[in-house]
Amino acid sequence: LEPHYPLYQGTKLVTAPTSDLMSRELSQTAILGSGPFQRFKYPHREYPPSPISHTMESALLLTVLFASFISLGLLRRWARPTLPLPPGPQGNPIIGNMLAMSFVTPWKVFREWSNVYGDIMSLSLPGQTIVVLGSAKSALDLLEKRSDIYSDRPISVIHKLMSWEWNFGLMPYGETWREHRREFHQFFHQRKIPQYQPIQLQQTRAFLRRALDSPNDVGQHVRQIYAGTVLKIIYDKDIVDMTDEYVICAQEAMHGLSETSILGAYWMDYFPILKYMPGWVPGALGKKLVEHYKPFIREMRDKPYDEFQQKENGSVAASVASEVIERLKQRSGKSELSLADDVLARNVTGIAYGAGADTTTAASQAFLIAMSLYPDAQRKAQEEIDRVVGPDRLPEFEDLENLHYTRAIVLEAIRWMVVLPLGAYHRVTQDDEYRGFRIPKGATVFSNIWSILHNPDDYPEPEVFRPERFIKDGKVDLSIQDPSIFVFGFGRRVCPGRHLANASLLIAFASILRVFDVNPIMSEDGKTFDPHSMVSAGFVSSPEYVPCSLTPRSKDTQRLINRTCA
Ligand code: HEM
Repeated sequence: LEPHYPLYQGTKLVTAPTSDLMSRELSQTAILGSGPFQRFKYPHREYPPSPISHTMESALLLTVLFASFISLGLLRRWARPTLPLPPGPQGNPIIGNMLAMSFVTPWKVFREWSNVYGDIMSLSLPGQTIVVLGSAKSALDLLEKRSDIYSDRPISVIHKLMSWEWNFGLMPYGETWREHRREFHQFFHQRKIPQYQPIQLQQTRAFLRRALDSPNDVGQHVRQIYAGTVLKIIYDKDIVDMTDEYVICAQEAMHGLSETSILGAYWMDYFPILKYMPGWVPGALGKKLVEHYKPFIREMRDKPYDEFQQKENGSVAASVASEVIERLKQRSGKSELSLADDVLARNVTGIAYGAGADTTTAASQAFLIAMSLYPDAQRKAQEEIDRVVGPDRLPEFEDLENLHYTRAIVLEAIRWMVVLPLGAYHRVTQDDEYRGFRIPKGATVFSNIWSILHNPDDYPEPEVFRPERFIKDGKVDLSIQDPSIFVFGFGRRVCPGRHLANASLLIAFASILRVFDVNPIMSEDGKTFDPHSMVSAGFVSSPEYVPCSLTPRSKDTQRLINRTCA
């Protein structure tokens, strides 16, 4: 062996070959040396000393195994034909489906496309793949069950320019978002909510008073319930009416967010070069909006927080702002907030109005319209409330669990006129595969919540407001698909304000129906308005007009308001 295998020069073979088989084994041993293969195969043998240490040998073996494993994986992947994207309407090779996007009620257009292409469909916009989930199953399978990879948000150029980066609802998935969400959750988890009941009751009753004194413009009066509730909870701030300086600023900022969140509406999001063009250049319209809305967006976060801090030097009632500041000071062990903690406190408090007021208002406006158009449902709820609450008082939180029909009305209201019909956009952070389709890393994925909640298989005659669909044997029955699983979004991004929203809606609806009749305001030609043709497009969809009036149900209920509502 010596001349051919110099590695083993000088090695003495101590066992003489006694058979052909033995000699073959020995020569293999000599060729392969005393490597782990041989030692595993013939552990009883004696082997020549190895020129490399055993540790190195094992490391080498592991590396070889690992490399083969990886290359096999890669080979399999290359060998496999690339999975197709989910089907969808044919787009232009450069701008994709941009021109086909609808800005009025896109959820209806997506529903029509889903009827053709299926409940998982893809669209393309320049540089972006969009995946639309049109069924409850696909939405829950991806956004809920795989939320570890579906919880990012797409980055919008226009939102960045508007300085929305402080809004954690738009932040990319990651540690900064997690820190904000954790802090926010401290104040809005289910067990914390009862603490806000006195504020919710007070704001609801103030509404009853306003509606009695000036019955016009119920839509705005309703908005004040939720604006007032959020501002009181967060900053211990009272507002007199909707002309409050902060409210106007925050409304404007939120209007800007809603308007600029329409998919495919602003070319700047797809051709960022346009941000360097003047606003009058076609396609750079977004820039004009940025210039208009930007000042309101910072102010929305900072104004009430700064005012609160000045107030804090005096005495303030407990509020989220005071608790957040205290928590962060304790966490750092310092008497002053660090710059980073100050930003965190501002961001966490600043988002609540934006996320909470418009959404709950829209749901309540839907309720008023529904009550005016479906008097039977209204009467049934009033009978139940009269029975449970009695003639001498207004509803309290303790009554709510016995108000089954009224609870069904809340469910039906959020289903019937969906507040965020397309939810919020999620972004997938790694390549994924679903039902044989490829969902590429970075794709924007969202569900058509409106379509899910207007699926006639789950909700027969979906355009009809019918709370009975959630009632069985006189109790709320959620065996029929619970709409709140969808309207509050999905997975790790699910709405953290949902418990507050539910409680606010329920006490408000019960209180309104206890004392008022809700009547439709007819159009000039004596007809009722079509509720579905008068919703605004945008991120939040709300009735543009609330054609309803409130009249006290009786002299007694009028006296009840006078007696109980400040
Ligand atoms: C009827 C009322 C409401 C509806 C329909 C609603 C719906 C939603 C939806 C669909 C999302 C997006 C979830 C997703 O990404 O899948 C969301 C996010 C959010 N909501 Fe609500 N919401 C309501 C009320 C509130 C209230 C009262 C608050 C605060 C007090 C609030 C705070 C938030 C925040 C902070 C986020 C962002 C969460 C994140 O990105 O991690 N919402 N909401």
